[in-house]
Amino acid sequence: MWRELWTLAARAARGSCRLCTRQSSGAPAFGSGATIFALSSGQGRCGIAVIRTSGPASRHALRSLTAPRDLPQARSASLRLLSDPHTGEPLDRALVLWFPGPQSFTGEDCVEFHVHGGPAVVSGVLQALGSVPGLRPAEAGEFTRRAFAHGKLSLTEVEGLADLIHAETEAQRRQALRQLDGELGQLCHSWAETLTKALAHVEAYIDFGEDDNLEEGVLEQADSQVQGLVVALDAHLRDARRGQRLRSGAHVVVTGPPNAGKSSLVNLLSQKPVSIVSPEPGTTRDVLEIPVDLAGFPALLSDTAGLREGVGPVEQEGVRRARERLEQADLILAVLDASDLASPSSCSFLDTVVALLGAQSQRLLLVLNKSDLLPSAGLGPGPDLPPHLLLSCLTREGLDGLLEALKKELAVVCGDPSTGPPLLTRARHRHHLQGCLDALGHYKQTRDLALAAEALRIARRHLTHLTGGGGTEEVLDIIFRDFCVGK
Ligand SMILES: Nc1nc2c(ncn2[C@@H]2O[C@H](COP(=O)(O)OP(=O)(O)OP(=O)(O)O)[C@@H](O)[C@H]2O)c(=O)[nH]1
Ligand SMILES: [K+]
Ligand SMILES: [Mg+2]
Repeated sequence: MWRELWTLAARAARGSCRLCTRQSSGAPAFGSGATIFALSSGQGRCGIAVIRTSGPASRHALRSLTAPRDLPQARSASLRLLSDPHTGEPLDRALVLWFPGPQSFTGEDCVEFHVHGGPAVVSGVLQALGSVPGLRPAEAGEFTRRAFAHGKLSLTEVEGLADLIHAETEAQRRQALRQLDGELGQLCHSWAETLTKALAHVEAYIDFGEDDNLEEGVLEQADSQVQGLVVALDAHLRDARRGQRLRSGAHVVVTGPPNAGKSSLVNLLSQKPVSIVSPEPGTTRDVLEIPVDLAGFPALLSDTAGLREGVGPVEQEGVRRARERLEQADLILAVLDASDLASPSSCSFLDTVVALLGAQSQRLLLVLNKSDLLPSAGLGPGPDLPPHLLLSCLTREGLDGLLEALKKELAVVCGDPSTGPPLLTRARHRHHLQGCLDALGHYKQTRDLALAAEALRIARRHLTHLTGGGGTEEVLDIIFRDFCVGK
C-alpha cells in the first residue's frame, strides 16, 4: 500500500511539473535545485507520522498547505490546519516546524509536518505536497546526501548516522553516536594536517634547499612528523577489526562434546527456540547461526555439532563444519556437562580442543552446564580444570555471571565504544588508512625529494577520501544506499 501512496505522490509531483508555475513567494530561498519531500518516520499505522521537505520551495509548500496563515516562527512547533492547496479540503490538524536554511539538517530550507499517522492522512498530505510546483518525492538517502553536500555532515558522520539508524544493540548505538559526533573525522583531519605540515617542509626544501635562510633541519622535522603518524596509523589498523565486529557482530561459536547442552545454551542466549534440544547425542549436525544481542554487544551466535569421532558420515560432516567454524570464531563458548566431567568425551574435549585453543590464545569461555545435577557440595574431585563458569540452562542459575563474562570478553573483541580511540567500523576506513600507510612507506624509502613529496600527497588524499573530501560519486552512492527514503 505504501508503494501505491508513493506512486500517487510521484504522479502528482510529475503533474505539477507540466503545469509548472513560478514560485509565488518573493522571498529569497536558501538552497537550489528541486525541493524534495518524503515520509520520514517509519511506515505503517502509527500515532504520529513525520513528513518533511527540503529545498527552496519548502516555504511555498508550507504556505500552500496552511493558507491563509503566516509562516510559523522558525524552529518552534505550531498547530496548523493542513488542507489541499487545490481543493481546499481539510487534511489534518498537525504540528508544523519551519527550519529556514542554513540552520537545518540539510542546510536548505526545510519543513516538518507532524501529522496523525493514519494511511489516509499521510497519503493526503503526500499527494498535496506532490501537487505543489517544484516539489518531487525524495530518493533513498537524499536528505542526508544534501546535508553532506552542504557540509553539514562529513562522510564518516554520514556513516555514523546510517549505523545509528540500524543500531540494534547498546554498544552499536554508542559507537554510531561517537562516529556521528565526528570523532573519527576529527582524527583524520588532525592526521591530514600533520601531513600538510610535513609536505610544506619538504616542498620548502625542494624550493629553497640551497638557500641559507631556510631554517636548519626542515627535512628531519618532516621525517619525524611522518614517523609519528606511521606509529599512530599502525596502532589504529592493529585494532584487529574491532570496529567492524562491532558494526556487523562478533562471531561467537558454541562447541563441546555431544549432549553437553550447547543447543540449550544457544536457545537460552537468543531467547528463542532456534535449535532442537533432545536427550539424544548428535542432535545438532549443521552449523546454525543466529544474530543476537549479547550483553549489549552484537553477535552472530553459532550452534555446532558435538565433537566426537567414529560416527556416521552425516555427523562427521557436521563435526568437520564445527571445527571449521571454530577457526573463524572471535570468541568460543566451550560447553561441558558438569555432571559428566570424567567421561571420555569430556576428557578428550578438555585435553584436545580446550587445551589447543587456549594455546593458540583464541578467546574462550569454559562453561560447565547442568550444574543443577551436581550434588550440593558442588564439583567433586575430577580433572584439573581451567577457569570456568557454572551454569544451568534448565534453572538459569549462573546466567547473570555468564552474561557479565561475555560482556567483558566482547568488549575486548569488539572494542568498548564508551572508551578508547574512535574505531574503524568499515572496510573502507581500513582501505584508506592502509593506503595512507603504504604511501608513507614509499616516502621513507625514496631518496628523491619530488617522489617523497608526491608520496605525502597520496597519503593525504587517502585521509581526505576517508572523510568524504574529493570523494568519487560511486563511493557516495554505495554509502547513501544504506539509507531509506525520508532520511
Ligand atoms: N538437567 C539439565 N539438563 C540439561 C541442561 N541443559 C541441557 N539439558 C538437557 O541435556 C540434553 C542435551 O541438550 P542439548 O541442548 O540438545 O545438547 P547439545 O550439546 O546441543 O547436544 P548435541 O547437539 O546432540 O551435541 C537435553 O535433554 C537437555 O534437556 C541443564 O542445565 N540441566
Ligand atoms: K542432544
Ligand atoms: Mg545441539
